[in-house]
Amino acid sequence: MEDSTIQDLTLLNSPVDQISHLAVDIGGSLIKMVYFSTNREKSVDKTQNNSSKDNLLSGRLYFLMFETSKINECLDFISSKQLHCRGVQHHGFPASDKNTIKATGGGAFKFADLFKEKLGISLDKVDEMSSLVSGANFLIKSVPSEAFTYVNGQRNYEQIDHNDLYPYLLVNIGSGVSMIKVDGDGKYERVSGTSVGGGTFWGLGKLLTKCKSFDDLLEMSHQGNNRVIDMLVGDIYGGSDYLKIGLTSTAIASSFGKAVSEDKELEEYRPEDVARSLLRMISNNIGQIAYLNALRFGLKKIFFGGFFIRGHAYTMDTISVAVDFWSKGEAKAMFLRHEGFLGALGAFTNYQLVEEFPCTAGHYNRNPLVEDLNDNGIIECCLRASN
Ligand SMILES: Nc1ncnc2c1ncn2[C@@H]1O[C@H](COP(=O)(O)OP(=O)(O)OP(=O)(O)O)[C@@H](O)[C@H]1O
Ligand SMILES: CC(C)(CO)[C@@H](O)C(=O)NCCC(=O)O
Repeated sequence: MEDSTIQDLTLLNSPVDQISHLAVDIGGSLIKMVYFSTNREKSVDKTQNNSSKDNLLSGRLYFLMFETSKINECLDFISSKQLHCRGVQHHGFPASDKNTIKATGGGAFKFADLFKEKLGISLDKVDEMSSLVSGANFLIKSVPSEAFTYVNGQRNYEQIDHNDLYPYLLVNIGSGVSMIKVDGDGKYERVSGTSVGGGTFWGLGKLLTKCKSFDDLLEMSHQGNNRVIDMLVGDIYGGSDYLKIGLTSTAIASSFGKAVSEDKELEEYRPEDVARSLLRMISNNIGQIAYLNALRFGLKKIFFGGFFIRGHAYTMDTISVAVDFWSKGEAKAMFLRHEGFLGALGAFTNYQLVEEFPCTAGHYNRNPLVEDLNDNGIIECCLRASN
C-alpha cells in the first residue's frame, strides 16, 4: 500500500460528503462499482476564475467490488448507503438522475429487472467493450503512475506519451478474455478472445485444490513449484536445452505433462504445485495469444487489464516473459493499477462529467466493510458540469 489512509465507508454518512454518479460493471464473476464523492466544504466553483462557464467540482473516485453470485448483498449495500440516489446539487452542479445509473457488463442485461425491483432504479446500459476502452484510455491518459511494465520483479511506471499511445492492444482478462485493438477514443475493434481466462483459473483451481477463495489460490500458487507437474524441455531432452528452436531446458514443453507418466493420484501432488502450474499455463497462454494478435496488427504496446491479474507478481511476470519471449523483445506488456475497474470507469465516464485534468492517484484505501476487496487506489479528480 502506498498510503495508509483507511477510508471507512461510514464516512459516507458524514453530512459534508456528497456522493454522486454511481456506475457498475456486472461481470460473469465480479461486480465492480465506481462512484464519485466530494467534500462539500472543499468543492470548488471555478466560474469566477475561469472564462469558461464550466463548474468544476473536486472530489474522489472510489472503487468497490462484490462477487456476482452475491448480487443481493451488493444491492443491499447500495441501498443501505443510498449510493444510487445521492446527488450533488450545489455550485450549479446537477444531481445525477436519481432513478438511473450507468451499467455495463452482461449483468446490466441479466440483472436489470432485479435492480428495478429491489432499488427502483433503471440501468442505463453502456456497451461492455466500449466501456473497457473508455476506462483504459481515461486511466492511461489522465491518471499519473497508472501504467507500468513488470520486469525482473520490478514495477516500472511509464509516462505514456499521449501522441504516441495509439494503436495498442487491450487484453481484458476477466472470467473470459477479450482482446481489443484500440485506435483512439471510441475507436476500437474486438479482434479476438479466449474462453480460457480468469474463470478457468479459478474454476479449475477450485476443483483441483479444494481451495475456498481466489486469494488463497493465488497465495498457494506463490508457494508452489510448477516443475513438479509440468513437463520441461529438459525432461524430454535429458537435461539439455533445445536451442536450435529457442527453447532452454527449463522451458515448459507440456503444461501438466508430467502427471501422465507419474503414477500419482491428485492427492499426492501438493495443491501449491498444482496452483502454480495452472497459473503459469493460463498466463502463458493468454500472453501468447495476446502477442499473436499484436503481431497480426503490428501493435507494439499491449495493456493487460481485468481482475484476474490482481497485481500478482507471478502472473504479471509470466505474461511479461511470454510477450517478451514470443515477440523477441519487440512488444511490451503493460499493466494498469486499476486493472479490474476498466469497465466500471468507462461506464462512469459515460456520464460525460469527468474532467481529464487534474487527476491524481496514489492514495490507497482498504474498505473494511466489503469482503474480498482488493486494495484499490482512489483517484482524485474533478467533475465538470456545463451551464
Ligand atoms: N475475489 C475474487 N473472487 C472471484 N474471482 C476473483 C477474485 N479476485 C480476482 N478474481 C479473478 O478475476 C476474474 C474476474 O475478473 P473480472 O471481474 O475482470 O471479470 P468479469 O467482469 O467478472 O468477467 P467477464 O468480463 O468475462 O464477464 C475471476 O475469474 C478470477 O480469476
Ligand atoms: C463474453 C465476455 C465478453 C463477457 O464479459 C467475456 O467473458 C469474453 O470475452 N469471453 C471470451 C469469449 C471468446 O471470445 O471466446
